[in-house]
Amino acid sequence: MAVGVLALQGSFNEHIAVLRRLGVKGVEIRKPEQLQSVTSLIIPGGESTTMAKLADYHNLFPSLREFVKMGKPVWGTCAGLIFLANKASGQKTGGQELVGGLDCTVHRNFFGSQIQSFEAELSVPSIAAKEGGPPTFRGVFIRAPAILEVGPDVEVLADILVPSNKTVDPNSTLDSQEESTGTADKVIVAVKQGNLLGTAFHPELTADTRWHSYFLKMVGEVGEGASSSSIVAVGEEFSFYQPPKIDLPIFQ
Ligand SMILES: NC(=O)CC[C@H](N)C(=O)O
Repeated sequence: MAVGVLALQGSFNEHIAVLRRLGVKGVEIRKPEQLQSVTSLIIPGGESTTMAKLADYHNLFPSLREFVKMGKPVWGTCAGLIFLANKASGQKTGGQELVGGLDCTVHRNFFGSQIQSFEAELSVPSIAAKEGGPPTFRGVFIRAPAILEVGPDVEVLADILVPSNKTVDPNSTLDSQEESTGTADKVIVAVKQGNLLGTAFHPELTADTRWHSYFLKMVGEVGEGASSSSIVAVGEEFSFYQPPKIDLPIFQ
């Protein structure tokens, strides 16, 4: 079966394009019943409040929660990470619905507003160990969240140094940073908990496909015999690290 990509809003096309480059079919998911045709799911980045409203409108939350509860692999990138978190801070007034399942607390706009978006080289030892390639990965952070706390079953795959004097704008709105983010030198930006993967950055916007192939390996690890049937291989073997041909953007 193919990999589902929640296609309500945000960078779902970019994820599908990377999957295609790896020889895997990505299927757009907009309705609850469409989840039955996929064995894994990517929840893309975008704007989590808008995405949550659309998910609610299409009555997707119960099915998404069921999908996670069944232990099917789900990867949330950026807004998708916020969706998967058990708890989010820095939400708009009234909050927003979450799918949950990932035992962590995420700050929605930890790094600030859209213009404070940035790129950074992240140390990714677990990814390099499994996928090969360089020990670092270029993280694209767009009005990105960060993971402030994780539960005991959560494996940290990447973190990033932030200035210890990072302060909170007292005039900021609830939507940006109304809460103290502490003085920690490091915040977590990529985690794995069982079959749930979360990244605060956007691997689908780079030419480095290792996070996608890492996720596809998680898909292959689900249940007995699920690996070959759950991945539609139409080209070269996805598991080999392919050195990036170009940097940004992915569309050539
Ligand atoms: N690039 C992103 O997905 C940004 C997510 C954004 N911080 C939100 O709240 O939804």
